Amino acid sequence: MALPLVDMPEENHVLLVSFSSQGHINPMLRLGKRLLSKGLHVTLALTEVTRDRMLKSSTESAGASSVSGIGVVFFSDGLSLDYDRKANLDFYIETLGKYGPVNLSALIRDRYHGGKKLVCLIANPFVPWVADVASELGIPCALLWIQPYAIFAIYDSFYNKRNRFPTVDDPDVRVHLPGLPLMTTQDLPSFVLPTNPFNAFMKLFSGFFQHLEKFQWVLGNSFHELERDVVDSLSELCSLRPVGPLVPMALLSDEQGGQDVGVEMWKSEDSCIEWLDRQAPRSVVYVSFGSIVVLPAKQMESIAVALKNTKRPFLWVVKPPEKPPADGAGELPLGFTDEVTDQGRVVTWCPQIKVLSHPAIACFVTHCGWNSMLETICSGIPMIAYPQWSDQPTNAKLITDVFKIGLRLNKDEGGTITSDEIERCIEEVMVGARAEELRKTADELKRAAREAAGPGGSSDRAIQQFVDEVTGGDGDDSGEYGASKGNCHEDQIHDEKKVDVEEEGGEGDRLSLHMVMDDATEVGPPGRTPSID
Ligand SMILES: O=c1ccn([C@@H]2O[C@H](COP(=O)(O)OP(=O)(O)O)[C@@H](O)[C@H]2O)c(=O)[nH]1
Ligand SMILES: O=C(O)c1ccc(O[C@@H]2O[C@H](CO)[C@@H](O)[C@H](O)[C@H]2O)cc1
Repeated sequence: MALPLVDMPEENHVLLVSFSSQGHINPMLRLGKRLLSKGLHVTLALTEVTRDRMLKSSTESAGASSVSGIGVVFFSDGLSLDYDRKANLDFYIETLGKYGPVNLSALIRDRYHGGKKLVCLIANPFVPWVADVASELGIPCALLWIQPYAIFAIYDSFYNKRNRFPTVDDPDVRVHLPGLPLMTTQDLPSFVLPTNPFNAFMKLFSGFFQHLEKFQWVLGNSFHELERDVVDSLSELCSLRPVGPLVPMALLSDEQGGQDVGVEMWKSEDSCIEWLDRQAPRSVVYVSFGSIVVLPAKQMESIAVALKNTKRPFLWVVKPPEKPPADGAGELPLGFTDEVTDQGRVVTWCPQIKVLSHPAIACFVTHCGWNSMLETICSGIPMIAYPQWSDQPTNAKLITDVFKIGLRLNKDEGGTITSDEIERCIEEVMVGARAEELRKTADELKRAAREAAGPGGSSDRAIQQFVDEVTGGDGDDSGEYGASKGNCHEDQIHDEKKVDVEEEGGEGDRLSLHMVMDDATEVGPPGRTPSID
């Protein structure tokens, strides 16, 4: 049975497809907004479990099939809504890779006349199979890379065996890639190390990097001035379009009233802003490890001791794990909050955008998730890197050696980050000549980020170039990042294969997406402890 066309197929319509986590959806939504402003019609396809999570946690009850002008549609990832995806990440990614393509393809055939009305699909890196759906339907496909291009360069080298990487037998191999500093094991993404426990990610990325030709463009949540050398070094490999930073508008301009789009999955404790209002300018240490990392009890203890010893005000986000582990991971030392009531605040989730733009914040002890890093760069705040998994170790290297806007916590001989080390770094980033230098560089980078995203800036031009290419518009074909390599769609044949799938959409496609208007309280899915370190 044909479904009603909720999104009327319009000329120049792009379909964005994102993995279900907040840190993945929000950059997509912001890209969508920028594409809308350039005259495209935009729809975002998410898995049904995303809708379910957002409905359950939403503070707003109004259902919506669009957010800020972006249509939203859903397809099934093949698992029941109550399946515990977090506890079975590998199985989840594999199942999504099996059923996602079939269900997405059916959705496109039903809603977009077999895909003929779509000018492009844009996929996120955790759903690279979208390129196969695009190919099957004869639609060009772009990727939105949501980590630094440095990670893209490392994965490309690793999966295509361009360099030697650490192995079980040779764990200390160092890696030198064009445009990047020399990297030791502690600087590489955890997925390329022999200790990586997440096999599904390995498979996902290896298939993807060995078939980059499936993507005609690689849009990136980064900006040219931030990663110039590595972007230039990759320009022969594929058509890069750095279009970031895809952060809330509130971080890109001092003017009030800019709108933002974002999904909310947790409620933040906004009272911490009133507490920040009472603190002196540049006095507060902000500590957060994002939506997914859960620190071992010993590391929680070190941070607690260090914060207490600095005697400086602090705001610490301690997000309770969804299923508390038996070993006390993620828990504060007993009695800690009572001991520090006059010194700091501990919250389960905060409005991070408001926090980072608050004048009281002095520095950020961060897990180095890329969204947090971009938000911090746009706020001009120096960082103390405490990376855990995935891209975070490399992001920490970028902070210290490339962007030069922060310090990294060093492990002692036993592999532990001690409270003394945390205290030392906090002092160094807050007082003295080094602190001055870091603040100055952070401020310069903040200005560069705003310029890149602003009208006529490098990212704005890259988006325009992409839009011109996708619509066959009259843009200059030899844009500054080179014309698209045209490697994905030109020789594809529109092939209408029959697929047998469960029906998608219909009346159920009503989503309570919270549109964040300049308040940017954006929260993510319930956390999980990845096996790290
Ligand atoms: O208390 C918090 C902690 C984090 N965040 C947001 O959660 C996202 C975290 O994404 P990131 O890529 O930094 O890390 P992940 O959680 O995906 O590991 C960022 O946009 C933060 O602004 C937030 O709103 N409140
Ligand atoms: O909810 C999940 O399944 C989930 C959430 C976050 C994940 O990875 C994070 O992604 C960020 C953007 O790519 C990255 O910068 C951060 O370091 C990661 O923790 C993965 C799964």
